[in-house]
Amino acid sequence: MTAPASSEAPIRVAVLGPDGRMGAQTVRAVEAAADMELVATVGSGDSLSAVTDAKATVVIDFTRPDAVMDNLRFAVDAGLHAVVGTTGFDDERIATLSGWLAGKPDLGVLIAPNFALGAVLAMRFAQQAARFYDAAEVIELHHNRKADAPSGTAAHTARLIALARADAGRGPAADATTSGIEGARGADVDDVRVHSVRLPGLVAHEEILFGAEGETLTIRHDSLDRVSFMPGVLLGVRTVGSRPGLTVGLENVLDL
Ligand SMILES: NC(=O)C1=CN([C@@H]2O[C@H](COP(=O)(O)OP(=O)(O)OC[C@H]3O[C@@H](n4cnc5c(N)ncnc54)[C@H](O)[C@@H]3O)[C@@H](O)[C@H]2O)C=CC1
Ligand SMILES: O=C(O)C1=N[C@H](C(=O)O)C[C@H](O)C1
Repeated sequence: MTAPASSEAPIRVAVLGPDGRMGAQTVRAVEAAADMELVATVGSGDSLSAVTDAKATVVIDFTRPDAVMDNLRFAVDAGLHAVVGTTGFDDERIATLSGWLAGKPDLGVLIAPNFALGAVLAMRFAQQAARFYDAAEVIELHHNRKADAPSGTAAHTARLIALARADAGRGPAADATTSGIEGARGADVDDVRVHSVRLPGLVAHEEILFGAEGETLTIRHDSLDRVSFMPGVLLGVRTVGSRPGLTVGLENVLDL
């Protein structure tokens, strides 16, 4: 995921959410990338016109689930490619975005629930394992300043597991629970249980647990520092312009 040696002009990048945990890390990564130029940043309350004024060609969004759709509407209308790490994308949002992009055949948008290589591999391994096991559950563990639960990564993982189970003709996993405290079995994402832990000290972690008669399999990924997301973000910026339409998941860019 290193920059290609090139005499081409640098990619003109704008970062939305530069004062946040991910935005600040992304600003540093873009500034350090020889093939990119950071031409604008837009924080909360700032006008998005700074992006077009600065002639950015790619925007990176690390804002909030309640802000990202307005940002994308602006980017698509302005003809800007977008690399999106912000969470909150359900089927309805994906359909809305696809509709916006339908009239813009040259425009690329990449939405990645997780930009860390190991997280993407963990999801792919989980997808491979899913058809062999009777049951699967996901535990995601994050810092306690995270706004949303479950994590976008965990929701994406659960959906991939559900699709793999359906392809293998497996229905919902058997579960004898009939009583107890509401929420104790976690959230139901496409019939896969997802459990969210929030603790100071954590960054971003996920365990995917599989069970069958007499054995379990656990796949775990840990992001210990937000630098882990940066190679994936920069890869997204480098490739989004040559991938027209909507791409969901870095696994498609990595060709896993
Ligand atoms: N895809 C991935 O690999 C990763 C995704 N994330 C996701 O990225 C998002 C941001 O995470 P953090 O940086 O931890 O959150 P944060 O709360 O630290 O930062 C969000 C920033 O966005 C700003 N903001 C809010 N509305 C805005 C708007 N309309 N325009 C511009 N800026 C706006 C806020 O002021 C804040 O500075 C979350 O959805 C999180 O789940 C986080 C880590 C990795
Ligand atoms: O908010 C975070 O921190 C993270 N958000 C993303 C998610 O919700 O999956 C990616 C990673 O887990 C870190």
